[in-house]
Amino acid sequence: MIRLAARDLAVARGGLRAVEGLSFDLSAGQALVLRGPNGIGKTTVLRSLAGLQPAIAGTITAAPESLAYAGHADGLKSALSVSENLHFWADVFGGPGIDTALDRMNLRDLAARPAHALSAGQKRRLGLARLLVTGRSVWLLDEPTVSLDAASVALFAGVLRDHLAQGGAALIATHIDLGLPEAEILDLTPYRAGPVRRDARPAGFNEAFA
Ligand SMILES: Nc1ncnc2c1ncn2[C@@H]1O[C@H](COP(=O)(O)OP(=O)(O)OP(=O)(O)O)[C@@H](O)[C@H]1O
Repeated sequence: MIRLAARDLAVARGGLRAVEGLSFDLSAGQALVLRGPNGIGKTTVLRSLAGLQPAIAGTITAAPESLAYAGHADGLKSALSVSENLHFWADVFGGPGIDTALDRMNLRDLAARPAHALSAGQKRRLGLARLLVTGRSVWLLDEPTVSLDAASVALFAGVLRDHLAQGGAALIATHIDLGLPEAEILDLTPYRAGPVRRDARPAGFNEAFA
């Protein structure tokens, strides 16, 4: 079962085409690792798939409300505690309760601590725990392991593996080995856009408000 399909996708950032002609299928149970040198457009592809900015060309097919995006920013409410943050997102997404997320991302002992008083790695664990309360099947992950120590990387790899085993899917931009040997690689290098094109910015789109 295909959970996310892209066909002949072209994406742009800052008015410049980054990637074009990208097609792939992401199936239930599959993890795809986006690779390519800095600046090639991994973040831009993920943002476009997540609907945070429009694609320049091509089609994206996914079930409604199946996508969950975790970008560089953790999106935390700093004054709220760890559990309040998770409750907030569980309410927004209407997903499962927060207990599994607290336990799986090793946040139980930090549940009452305000997000602003977490370390960088703890904040990242909370940002990733958010995925578990969305109840969404396709995870779009941009450098999910930044700030994580080796134990937390392994913890998250386990969470990802279980998500895949339950029929989920993940597209992950990462420069490190996640310890998921079953993950396939999607290298963006062959899809680097050519010379600047005049249609790189959609009419009426202002990135400042994306
Ligand atoms: N906020 C921005 N405004 C304008 N251009 C940007 C912005 N962010 C990124 N770019 C440019 O868009 C292109 C694609 O960047 P993107 O962040 O998608 O690459 P990436 O493959 O994720 O890079 P990295 O591996 O460094 O995270 C790059 O040429 C970059 O310079």
